[in-house]
Amino acid sequence: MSQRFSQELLETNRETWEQAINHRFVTELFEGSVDDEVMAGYLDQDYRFFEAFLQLLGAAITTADRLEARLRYASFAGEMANSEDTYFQRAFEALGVSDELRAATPDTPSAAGFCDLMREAAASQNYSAVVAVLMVTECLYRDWAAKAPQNRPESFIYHEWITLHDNADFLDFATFLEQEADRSGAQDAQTAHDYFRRAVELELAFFNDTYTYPLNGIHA
Ligand SMILES: Cc1ncc(CO)c(N)n1
Repeated sequence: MSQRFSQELLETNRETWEQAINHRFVTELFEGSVDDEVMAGYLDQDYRFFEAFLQLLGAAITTADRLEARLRYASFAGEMANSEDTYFQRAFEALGVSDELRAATPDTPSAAGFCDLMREAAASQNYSAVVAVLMVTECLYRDWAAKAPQNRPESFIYHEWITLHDNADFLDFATFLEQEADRSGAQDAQTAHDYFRRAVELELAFFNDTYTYPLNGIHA
């Protein structure tokens, strides 16, 4: 029996994937012990990721080949525009991350690389490329969040970031992306493999950069 294409992508990148989902940042997130400047830096960079991610979702709405898929992407984009954006704003406020500080802070190499990759996938107007990147960003976050203990840190900064990635809607969306990868990726397997590998490597680099570039100067 042949393997599902989504699982082939995953197996090809298993080692990097496992390093990312078991990263020190994830362990500290579960404990609520991430240094404030590290957490602030992560969220600052992830808000840049978030903007490019929305552009990629827009490309998914455009390039999908059927209404049902467009509706899934549109609905998920709406969810992001509400609950996730609100989380970022509240977390910046709580950690003392001002607009000025964010404007004065450069992109980390991995954030810049990730935003470039998402914009490249969007600009390609190739659904296989778009789905490959989306499957990485959502399924890799699903996989670390699935390891979260029942007892969550008290601070909303930690527990809401976990909940945003382990709720029923998010799990459904991740499963849907695997099905889309099975359906569409095999049509352009080489492109899907290329984008998928680059995205997994960037996920690991993004966690690593979080410790290399803490956001100094917050007044939390
Ligand atoms: C870097 C990164 N990857 C994936 C997600 C989940 O969308 C995120 N918020 N940030």
